[in-house]
Amino acid sequence: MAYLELDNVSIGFGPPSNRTEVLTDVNLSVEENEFVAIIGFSGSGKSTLMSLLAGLQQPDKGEVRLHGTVIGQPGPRLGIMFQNYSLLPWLTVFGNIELAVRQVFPQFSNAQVKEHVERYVEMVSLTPALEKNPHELSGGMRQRVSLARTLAMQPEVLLLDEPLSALDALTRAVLQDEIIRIWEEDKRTVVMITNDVDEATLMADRIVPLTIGPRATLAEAFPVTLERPRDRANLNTNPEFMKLKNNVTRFLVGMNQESKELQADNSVQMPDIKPRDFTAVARRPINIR
Ligand SMILES: Nc1ncnc2c1ncn2[C@@H]1O[C@H](COP(=O)(O)OP(=O)(O)OP(=O)(O)O)[C@@H](O)[C@H]1O
Repeated sequence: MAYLELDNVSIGFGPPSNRTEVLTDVNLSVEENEFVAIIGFSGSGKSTLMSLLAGLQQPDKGEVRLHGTVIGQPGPRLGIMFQNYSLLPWLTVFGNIELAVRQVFPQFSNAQVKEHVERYVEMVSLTPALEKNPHELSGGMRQRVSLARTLAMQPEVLLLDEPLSALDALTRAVLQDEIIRIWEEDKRTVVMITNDVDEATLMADRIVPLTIGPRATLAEAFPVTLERPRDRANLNTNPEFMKLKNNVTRFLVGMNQESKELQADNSVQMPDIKPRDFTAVARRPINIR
């Protein structure tokens, strides 16, 4: 039995007259402690896929299971980090993380909560911003708060929806290493969405492309067999890394090209109609008896 599983899952939105089928027949089996990266184009349904895994949405068809049990609703075992940060604007950085920590660890004393929150804030290098509200933070800082909040909940499964997309290259590299370290030390299972092939290749055990929507589905996975720890400084001279990166990129480019060609084929052919001059008819005198 797979640990986390999407079994023939389909979902769409809208009424029958104006329906968008977003995901169709999606199958994915994630092993315990595995790190899976899902890579795809904008709008293909990646966030929808994450919401299904987190139990925030239910599929129209198929099942999403954790340990063989259908995920009927969100819960602390599945920690999702949203792309849009989703921080509470009236709470400080500390307050946002504290709220989540108190929900997941109600047995913690005030001192334990404080120590726990500060540990994760420190991890994402935001200690100086502890008492700031979200509107006082940059996009990248908000993304780090959101990441710290998800990590602080210590869920069994980390569902990360483009967790590092708003960060500069340096901070991004630091947090990539941090996520890998947490995943390795705490033996969590990670499903991460990214649109960065380098990032997926550096971090994941397996890269699974999501095809272009509507009716997107998961394509065949690319296993990443590079030894860990992966030395980012030397990756660009590692022939295995370069080959895999090129293969994934080529696949994505090919998929994009195919989708464009399909769209071109689907374009409606307009009839070759020449306008007639009806003004002459209109100018003719009308016979009124
Ligand atoms: N609740 C909803 N109601 C209607 N349509 C929706 C809903 N959620 C998603 N969609 C549609 O589903 C499609 C996929 O959206 P989704 O956000 O999952 O894509 P994505 O790959 O995460 O995009 P991006 O990378 O741009 O965030 C889009 O066409 C979107 O408009």
